[in-house]
Amino acid sequence: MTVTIGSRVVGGGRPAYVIAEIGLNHNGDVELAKQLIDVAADAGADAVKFQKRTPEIATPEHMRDIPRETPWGTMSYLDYRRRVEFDRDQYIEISDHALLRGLEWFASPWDVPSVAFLEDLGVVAHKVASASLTDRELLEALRVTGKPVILSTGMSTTEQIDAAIELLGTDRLVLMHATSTYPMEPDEANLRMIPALRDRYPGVPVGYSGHERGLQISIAAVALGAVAVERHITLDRTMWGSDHAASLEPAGLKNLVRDIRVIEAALGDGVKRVYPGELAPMAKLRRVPA
Ligand SMILES: C=C(OP(=O)(O)O)C(=O)O
Repeated sequence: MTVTIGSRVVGGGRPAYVIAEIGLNHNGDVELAKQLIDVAADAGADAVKFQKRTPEIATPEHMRDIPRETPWGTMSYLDYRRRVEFDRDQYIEISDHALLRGLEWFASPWDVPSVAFLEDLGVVAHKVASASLTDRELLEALRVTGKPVILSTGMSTTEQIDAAIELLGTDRLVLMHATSTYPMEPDEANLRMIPALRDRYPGVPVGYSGHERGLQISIAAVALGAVAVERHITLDRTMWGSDHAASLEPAGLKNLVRDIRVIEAALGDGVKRVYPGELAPMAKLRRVPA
């Protein structure tokens, strides 16, 4: 089965859909967000992704008053969350820039009002963060949009994934295997979950959302059939903010897209053939012709 996201078709043997997750790595700065969009476009990614929250709703109660050191001084976790959100005009500027650079854009809404906010901006799809997989109210709001939904499965049990899919339906659904550790260690990747999810939910395209250091694990995910790959991006892994360290810098993203395309070309179709380039070596090396 395929899912159409904007002008791209995901699944069904198509090239892996590469999502450059800007998330909160813009640190609340539109110019930085635009630079990250440029990084994604220059690398050949298909889409950029953001995270949209209504901080007063999406921030867990027990986290709100915890003090946080930020580049803007010490503030509560809730105020920090407010500080890094973009408003509608800022998103319009970001959307214009993404479209100008030939990229799709969308976001993970972390609460119901954020769904309406993103719908109003005409996003091509919605992403469900692993943390939101059990948020039935959010999933219901996403279902009624009729938009493609990309559902991440980190920090979730099989039963929880079953329940989320039951609610969302499988039309226009892309599942993402994920492990929600930052950075993720290789022995937590469990990439064999990619074929396992494909077997459990027949017809649903399965991709991979990665939080590891480096490229190998994401590339292996494509070799195992991931139809989409999402990775966080940053200008500099040492920047302030929680996701920068587990993100790819510009050269890393470029190499990732390059290597994914090489792997896709190399996977072939599983039909045995003798390539024209093998004829000369065969003539030279094979002692017993058929
Ligand atoms: C945290 C997110 O996703 P994931 O669970 O795939 O990392 C997100 O999309 O906001």
